[in-house]
Amino acid sequence: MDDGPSRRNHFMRSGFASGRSMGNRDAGESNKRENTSTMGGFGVGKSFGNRGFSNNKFEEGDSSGFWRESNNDCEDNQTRNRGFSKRGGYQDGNHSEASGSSRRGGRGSFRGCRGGFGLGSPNSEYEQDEGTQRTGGLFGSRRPALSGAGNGDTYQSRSGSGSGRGGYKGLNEEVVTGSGKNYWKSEAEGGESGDTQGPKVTYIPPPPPEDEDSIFAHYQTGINFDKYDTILVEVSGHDAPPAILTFEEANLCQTLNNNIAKAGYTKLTPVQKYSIPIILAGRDLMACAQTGSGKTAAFLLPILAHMMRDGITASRFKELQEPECIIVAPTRELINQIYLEARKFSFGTCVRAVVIYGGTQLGHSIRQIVQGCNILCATPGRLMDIIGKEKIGLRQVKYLVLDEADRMLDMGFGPEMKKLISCPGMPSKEQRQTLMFSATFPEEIQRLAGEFLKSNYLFVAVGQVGGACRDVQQTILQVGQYSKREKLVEILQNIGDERTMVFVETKKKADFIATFLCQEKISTTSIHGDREQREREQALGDFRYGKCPVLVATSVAARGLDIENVQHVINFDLPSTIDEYVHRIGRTGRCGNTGRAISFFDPESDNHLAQPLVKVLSDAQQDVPAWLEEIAFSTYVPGFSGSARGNVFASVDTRKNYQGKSTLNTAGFSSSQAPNPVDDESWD
Ligand SMILES: Nc1ncnc2c1ncn2[C@@H]1O[C@H](COP(=O)(O)OP(=O)(O)OP(=O)(O)O)[C@@H](O)[C@H]1O
Repeated sequence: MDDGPSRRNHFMRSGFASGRSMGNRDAGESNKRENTSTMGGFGVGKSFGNRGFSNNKFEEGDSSGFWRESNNDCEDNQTRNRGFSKRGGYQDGNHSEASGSSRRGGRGSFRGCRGGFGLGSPNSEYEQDEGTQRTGGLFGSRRPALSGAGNGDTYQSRSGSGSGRGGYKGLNEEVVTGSGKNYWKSEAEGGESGDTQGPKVTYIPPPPPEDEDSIFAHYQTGINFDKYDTILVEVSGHDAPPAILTFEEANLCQTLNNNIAKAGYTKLTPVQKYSIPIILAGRDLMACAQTGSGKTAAFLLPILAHMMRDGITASRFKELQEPECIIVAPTRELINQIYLEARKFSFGTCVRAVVIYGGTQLGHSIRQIVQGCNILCATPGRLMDIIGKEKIGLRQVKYLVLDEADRMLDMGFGPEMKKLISCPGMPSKEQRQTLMFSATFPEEIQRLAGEFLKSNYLFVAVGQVGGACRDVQQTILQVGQYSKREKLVEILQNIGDERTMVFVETKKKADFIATFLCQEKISTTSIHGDREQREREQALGDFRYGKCPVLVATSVAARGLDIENVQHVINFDLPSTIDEYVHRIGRTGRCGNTGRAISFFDPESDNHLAQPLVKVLSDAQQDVPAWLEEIAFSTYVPGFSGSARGNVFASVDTRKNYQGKSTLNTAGFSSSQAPNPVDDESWD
């Protein structure tokens, strides 16, 4: 069935209403989706096993004017020369305030489609992964450039072979890698203060909407929202307060209750049932719950309740702002989203939330803070800059929240977080409340977390730690690299206008695939760490509000982003770790809604994921293709997993000496969960 016209029509449409007036349109869209989602072309599981490897008709070599990408992986770097098509490309991107560099009409940039894409620096010898490395581990990431012309998809994005100098390069978007030496990106270093080379970052993000409707805009919970109640919840640690079953039981103040109602929340999700009383009781917490299950409100609401109860000290009249709460998250878009949630729940209160993140004018961040700051939402790089410039004081910090905590503590952000907790003035862990949330929590990261948490912290596990959301229908297709684009187009044409995120492994590939899809008349935009912040926000907006139904993304968009109506996630490239897979597919199937995830499994490069994938699929009660089981079996080595992360799941609190307490969160009965043999493998 040819779905092309519908896409073409979409592509020709020039304007969409912006703002979150999603109601009517989405009703229409979901109807259409009902009709289109059953169209053939891709099915579940086994029917797609054993695809042959055909030569790719579309060469990703010179034929597309494919430029080599700078090896500088700094998301704040403003020195890139990027080709942007003047015609049809993002105008925003073309007149970036940040660049003194010449912007050239993009060789190979696609014209006539929204989002013409520049393809990176023309004069760099190297491209670089945005994802974590594969077998080369976490160290070093400088790799040879693309192979020459005509080699097709010869990305070497998984080699991970290092420069030998051992710098870490992870998913971390705030890390800079330069000249083989990796160091922490500081905004100050990035040129904003003029300390080092590089044009000033002058981007000032648009202010968030002020009207109440926009502030409280939300999407509907899905048909599976009530099924959350059947998920097994395990709370470990001593003297855990009992879970609450309703918002009323939380005994929040009237303003908060009003805001909760206006946000459309009527029923608690499991992570909220358990986390809210724990936080209200003043306990430290590590909470692990599936993607899209409401972790953000689980920490925001009790923190706000405490702040309302205890009163706040910071005010706009103070010279030094001393926030009571600091929330950190790994990406700019995610921290902005958390800020919007904080703003929503604190609406009508005296609590003022502020967001600061890289890629924006430092002066703007400072101006936001000096107007009064009780809750500071920040990415680590910008936070450390602001602290370094003594624009905030830490003495009043009572709550420190690490969202996507496993990412915040890994080798990417971990050192920065350690610096944060040892900053002058930062209350010790005994004096503050530290809260960590994620859908995944590898055991070795749990161990690192001890440094941040009081020893009696509580651990809440909703479902299996690191497990995929069951509302996502997962399909793994065996697709060789040379067939991927053809398959992608086939799938997207069948999908029609349904919102789809396509994940790839490198920034350059994101641009290339987005350009390619535009050439195929599929309206696409892209987000990755080499795009300027203005472009990233524009891309996300175009995707969120339906201008571009396809978003090609690197791992920068894998975690946390909560975008309404994302119906499909396609892993064009599988990520290097199973945790990353879980986060990526969690961009769909949120809040009880259903979604679909299709992943291209290339046996040439993805075999190390076979075993953890089989586990994730079977734990989420998905079909496991026979061919995948075979690969998993043939690559299984007892005691060692070829995955970049050894264990499939950290299934328990790593502290062994707690009094475990497992409950079905509605019924409240106990059932201890023993780790299965796979879980006993060590992380590497
Ligand atoms: N109790 C609730 N009732 C209705 N909607 C809710 C409730 N709790 C959260 N939501 C909504 O569910 C969506 C997902 O929530 P949130 O982004 O906090 O998930 P998450 O668990 O942090 O996901 P991720 O692991 O991907 O970061 C949001 O749109 C949020 O507003």
